Amino acid sequence: MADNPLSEKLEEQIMNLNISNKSCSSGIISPQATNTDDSNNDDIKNSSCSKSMAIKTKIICSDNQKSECDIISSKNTISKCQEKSDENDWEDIDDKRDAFISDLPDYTVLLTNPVYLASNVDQQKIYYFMNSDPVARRFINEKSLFDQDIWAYDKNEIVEIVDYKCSIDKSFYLVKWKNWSVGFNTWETDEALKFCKEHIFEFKNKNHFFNKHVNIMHLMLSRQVITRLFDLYRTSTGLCLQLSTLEEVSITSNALGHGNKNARRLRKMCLKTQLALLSLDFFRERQVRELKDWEIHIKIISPNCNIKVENNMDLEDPPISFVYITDYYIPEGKIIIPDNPPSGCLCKNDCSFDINCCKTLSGSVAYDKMKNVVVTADCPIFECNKKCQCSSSCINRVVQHGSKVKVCIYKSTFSGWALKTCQNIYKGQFVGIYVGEIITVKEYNQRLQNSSSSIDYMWKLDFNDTTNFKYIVDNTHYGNFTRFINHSCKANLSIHSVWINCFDRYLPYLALFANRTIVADEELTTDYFIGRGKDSLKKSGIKCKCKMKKCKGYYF
Ligand SMILES: C[S@@+](CC[C@H](N)C(=O)[O-])C[C@H]1O[C@@H](n2cnc3c(N)ncnc32)[C@H](O)[C@@H]1O
Repeated sequence: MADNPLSEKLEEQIMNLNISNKSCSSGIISPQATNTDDSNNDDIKNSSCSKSMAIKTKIICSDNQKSECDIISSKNTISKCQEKSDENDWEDIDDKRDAFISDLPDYTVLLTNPVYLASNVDQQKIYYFMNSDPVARRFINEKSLFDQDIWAYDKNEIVEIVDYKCSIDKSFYLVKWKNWSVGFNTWETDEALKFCKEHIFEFKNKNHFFNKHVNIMHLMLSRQVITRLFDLYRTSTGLCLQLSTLEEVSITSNALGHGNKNARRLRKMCLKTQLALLSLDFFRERQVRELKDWEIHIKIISPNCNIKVENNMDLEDPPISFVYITDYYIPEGKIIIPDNPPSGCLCKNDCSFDINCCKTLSGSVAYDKMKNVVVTADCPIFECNKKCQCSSSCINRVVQHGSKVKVCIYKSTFSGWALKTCQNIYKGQFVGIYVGEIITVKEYNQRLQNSSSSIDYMWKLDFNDTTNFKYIVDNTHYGNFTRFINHSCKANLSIHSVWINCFDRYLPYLALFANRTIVADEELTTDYFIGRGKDSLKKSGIKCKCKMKKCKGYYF
C-alpha cells in the first residue's frame, strides 16, 4: 500500500479524518439520516471553483444522531465542467482525473456518514475515495450498468416517493418500498420508475422541487442491486461478501479508460460491483445491528423466552409499528378480563393422582406426565389456577409457565417474516400463545373497515362455536413471536383453547402445541382457517405459498 501514492495521500486524509472524528459525540446515525438531504454537496461545487487555501472542518451532531463531517479544502481543484463532460469520454476524464489526483491533499472533498460508520480503516478509505474522486462520483451517478438490462419497478411495490434529486443529467427519486423500513429507501432513476408515474405525480403535487444531493453510498444500492448481490453472496448463515481493498478499487478505477470498448465495459462493471458490494456491506452491518438490538429488546421484555432474530433474505429491518409484548392480553376500551377464578382444586403436590382436580373439568386429562397435550383441539383445557392448593410444578400447569422452546423469527423465502424452531419439539409440546389486544366484534369490524388492522393477524375467540363469540385477539400491533407464524395447509402446530385464572367462556387463551414431532430448523406453522372447505377458500382467493403437496391453493 505504501507504494501507491493515492493510498498514501488517502491515508493522510483519513488520519485527519480520524482526528476530527474523535470530537464527534455520536458515531451512530439513524438509517433515515443516511437518506437525508446531503446539501453539503453544494459546498463541493461552490468551493471547488474557489482558490481558498483554508481547511475547514465542520462537525455536526444533532439530536437525531445525524453526524456529518465535511473536510473542505480547496486550492486548484476540479471545476464543475469536469462533472459535466461527455459520459463516454473516459480518456478525457482519465487525464483530468490524473491531474486531479496529483493534487490530492488540497482538493475539495465531502465526507459523509458512511466514512464515520465504517467499521475498519479500509472501508473508510474506500468511502473516502468514492466521495472524493470525481470520476468515482460521476461513475456511481451513472447507474447504467445495473439498470440497463432489466426492468422497471412495479408500482405496487412502492408506498410513495419521498424525495427527489437531479444529478448530472439524471433524475433520481427516493422510494419508500412496501414492507421495507425507511432505512432502505433507495434512489431510483426515472427509467426504473417508468411504470410508477402516479407516485411521481403525487410527489410532485405535494412537494416543491428542491434539488437535493444524496449520500453517494446510497446511489449504489437500488433495490434491484441489493437483491442481486444478496442472492449472489448469500450463505446458509448470512451474507459472505468479498470486499475489495482500496488498492483494488483504485486499480480498477485507474484502468477504466484503457483497452478496447469491451474491456472498458468490463472494468466499469467490475468497479460498479466492487463499490456496490462495499455499500451493501455497510448497510448490512447496520441492519445486523438493528436486528440484534431487537433481539435484545425481546430478551428484556420476556427474559424467560429464547428467541433469535435473523434475516438472511434481504436488507429489511425488524418490523416497524409492532410492539413486542409478553404472554398477556391487552384489553381494549372497556373490556375487563376477570382474574379471580371461582374455585380451585384441593390436590396435594402435583395433581398426578387426584381425580377431583381441575384437569378433569373438561372430561379428559389434557396433559401427560411429560406435560405434552394429549387431547384434540376441540377439547377445552382447564389448567390449575391461583386458587388451587397444588404446587407450581403440578402437571396441570403448562401454558401458564410460558414458552420454553427456542425459536427464531426469520425472513422466509416466500411469506415475509416467519417462525422456526431452533430445537427438536416433541409431539404435544407447548410452543406459545397468541397474545395481543382483546377487542370486541364491533371494534373488529371497524378495524377491518378502516384497515387499521389486518384480518390475517386477528384470531376469533370462537371456541367450538363460530357464530357465538364476543372477542377477537388482534396482534397486528401488539404481540409476541407467535405473530410471525405463517399459514400452512399441513400445519405442524394446533391451536387449543385454555382457561387458567379467567373462567369467562369467551376468553380462553389460544395455545399452540406441536401436533407431530418437529425437528430443529423447521418452520412452525398453523392452519389459519382450519375447518373451512377447499371451495370456500377458493372463493375468497388469497393465494397460499405454503408449498405443501396437498396445498389448497388459497388460505383465505
Ligand atoms: C400472521 S402474519 C404471519 C407473519 C408475516 N409473514 C409477516 O411478515 O409479518 C400473516 C401474513 O403472512 C403472510 N402469509 C402467511 N402464511 C402465508 C402463506 N401460506 N402464503 C402466503 N402468505 C402467507 C401473508 O402476508 C399474511 O398476511
